[in-house]
Amino acid sequence: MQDVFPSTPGKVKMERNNYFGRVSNRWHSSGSGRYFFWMFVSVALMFYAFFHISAPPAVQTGLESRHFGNRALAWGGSKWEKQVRHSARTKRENGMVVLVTGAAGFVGTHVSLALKKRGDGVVGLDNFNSYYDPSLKRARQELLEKQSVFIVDGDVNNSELLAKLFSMVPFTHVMHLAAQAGVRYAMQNPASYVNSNIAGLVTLFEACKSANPQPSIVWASSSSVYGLNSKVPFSEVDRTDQPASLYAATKKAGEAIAHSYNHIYGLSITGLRFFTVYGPYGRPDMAYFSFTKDILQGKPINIYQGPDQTDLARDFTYIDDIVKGCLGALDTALLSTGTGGKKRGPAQLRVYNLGNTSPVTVPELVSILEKHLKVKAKKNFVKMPRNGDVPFTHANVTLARNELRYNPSTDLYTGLKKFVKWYESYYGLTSGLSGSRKNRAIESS
Ligand SMILES: O=C(O)[C@H]1O[C@H](OP(=O)(O)OP(=O)(O)OC[C@H]2O[C@@H](n3ccc(=O)[nH]c3=O)[C@H](O)[C@@H]2O)[C@H](O)[C@@H](O)[C@H]1O
Repeated sequence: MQDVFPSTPGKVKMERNNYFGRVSNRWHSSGSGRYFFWMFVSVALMFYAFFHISAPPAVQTGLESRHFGNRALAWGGSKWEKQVRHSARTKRENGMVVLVTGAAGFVGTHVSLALKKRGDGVVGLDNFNSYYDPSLKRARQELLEKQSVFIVDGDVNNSELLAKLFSMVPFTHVMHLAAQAGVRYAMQNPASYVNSNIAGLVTLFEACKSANPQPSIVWASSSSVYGLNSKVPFSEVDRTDQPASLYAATKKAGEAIAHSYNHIYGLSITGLRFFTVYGPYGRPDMAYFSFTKDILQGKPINIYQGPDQTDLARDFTYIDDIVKGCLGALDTALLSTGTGGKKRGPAQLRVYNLGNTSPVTVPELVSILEKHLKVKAKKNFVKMPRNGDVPFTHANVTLARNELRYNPSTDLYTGLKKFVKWYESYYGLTSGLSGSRKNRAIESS
């Protein structure tokens, strides 16, 4: 392993950002012990992923149908190739050609739409898993299809598929958003986090490192990496070696893995630490979404509280702001430097917080929802379960402001208003205690 993943403890990397001409110290050497710890965690998790729970290899059963895991996924064949190539076409001079993984996911859909709108070529990739209602993912896919964005039905762990895509399309960028999300679900299904967030990330980096040209990569890390850090607001140089959940640990390990691929292969990699992203077409497993459903159906909601009945708080960040941050990261990403799997020179390695900078407590979130829904919630205040939650998050976004021109501008009241409007039109509900269901089934999660 030493040969494959040489560690660079305590390395201080100075990165130059050519877009705004700034130099910033992005990886501080605040403790080589911590660095060694994270390199160790990531290597251990990678071993675990590859030798214990890696998904079954793709089996070719014919051009149009291949199996991955226990799901039949359709890819290959001349019609499919035509769709991929058509979707990858740019409509502006020097447009990017972006592979968006997790394109049928919440953030993936919005980023894909924004890229397509400005004339970039976009090819999506998604395995449409059933972590939450897949019909919502299919609805997002419909949205994308209307804008001529094609989503390949496939898994990021499928190296054969990735190699095929890179052989067909010279992707300039990869926006890697495919992941197992959710902080608390990690206790129920830990293997899915290692499979998607560790093995999937490595499979993707392997494909990118071998691609010619190598793309620049922007990927989703998470605010959860700050874990039990109590220094606020969280800034990129703060401690991230106290994860409170396996989800957080896999994201932090992903950052260490990114460092190693950057170091060895010259991949240009930018990690974005998203802070509790919400908005239209959002994730039904998140509190603002499930609270909305339950409030409308007259069901009680559980509001978690910390020690001494303190309120929990989150730096809730609206999707449109996040999309701008993602595009800013893609636009300022420098080229990868490797070819044929060999590094030719130092490459860019960055990490940014993308938050809103103004935390709101969970009871306040609920009271905003009550106003927009015009329904009183039935609230149970319960002790925060010991399942990976952290008491609060609060982003310092100075770095992203300076280097990505990231400027979050949507407060929670305004953002939730837009979410509720979408929710009511999507599910065909009218406000009211029971909420009448008109158009779509609401999953019973
Ligand atoms: O920024 C991140 O990195 C993560 O953000 C999101 O995680 P969280 O910030 O935990 O969001 P979310 O579940 O909506 O809970 C919000 C609040 O409601 C509280 N909460 C939750 C459920 C409940 O029943 N009651 C309750 O009080 C709960 O205790 C919390 O205080 C993403 O899901 C995750 O994938 C990751 O991206």
